[in-house]
Amino acid sequence: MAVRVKICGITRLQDLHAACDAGADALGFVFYEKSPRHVTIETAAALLRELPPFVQSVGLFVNAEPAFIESVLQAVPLDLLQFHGDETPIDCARYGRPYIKAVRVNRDTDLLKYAADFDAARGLLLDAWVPGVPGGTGERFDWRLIPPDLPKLVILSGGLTPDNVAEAVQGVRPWAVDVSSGVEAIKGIKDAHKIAQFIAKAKAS
Ligand SMILES: O=C(O)c1ccccc1N[C@@H]1O[C@H](COP(=O)(O)O)[C@@H](O)[C@H]1O
Repeated sequence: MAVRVKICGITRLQDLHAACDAGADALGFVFYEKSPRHVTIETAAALLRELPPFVQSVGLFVNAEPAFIESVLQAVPLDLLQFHGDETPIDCARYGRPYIKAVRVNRDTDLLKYAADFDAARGLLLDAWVPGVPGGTGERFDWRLIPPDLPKLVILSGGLTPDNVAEAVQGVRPWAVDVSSGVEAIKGIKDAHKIAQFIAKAKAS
């Protein structure tokens, strides 16, 4: 079965269309003010009105206040929440929405413990651990650190590009791949050609 692809950090309508036209399964919207891909509630709501059927919308949060997440959920019809900070299983579950939990992986990360602790998550999104930056870094991690028997669906991310996504899919066999920096022209602005290449190579692998 072809791997699923999420294109994260959509900020503009033309990028949304480029990703959907190229066959993206999900688009990510970043509700984290320090990110160059940050969108306001108003922008996200306007973008999601243009989302075609059968493409999922994912809201990305980093240690956000519950009141802020509630205000996003009231205005933006998100299909899935992505928690990319130090949220606990209780923090993630309080909205009663399907969610995935990001784990920034390094040599000391116990992924089997994360899988047990976040048993209610729909999957674990595995990203590179970079000190001081929660994500969207364009950095890879050592994929050999992923246990083969991890009892959770894996969404592989961190430094994926059109040039390495085939190797990633063939080596890790994740449920899905997620990319932000690797399909950008500049930070926050996507490159339609890179998106198309990335999705074609991921799905052919
Ligand atoms: O995209 C961001 O700016 C971002 C900010 C804070 C947390 C996560 C963020 N993005 C997520 O990071 C990973 C890897 O991104 P990249 O491809 O290495 O740039 C990805 O899951 C994004 O969803």
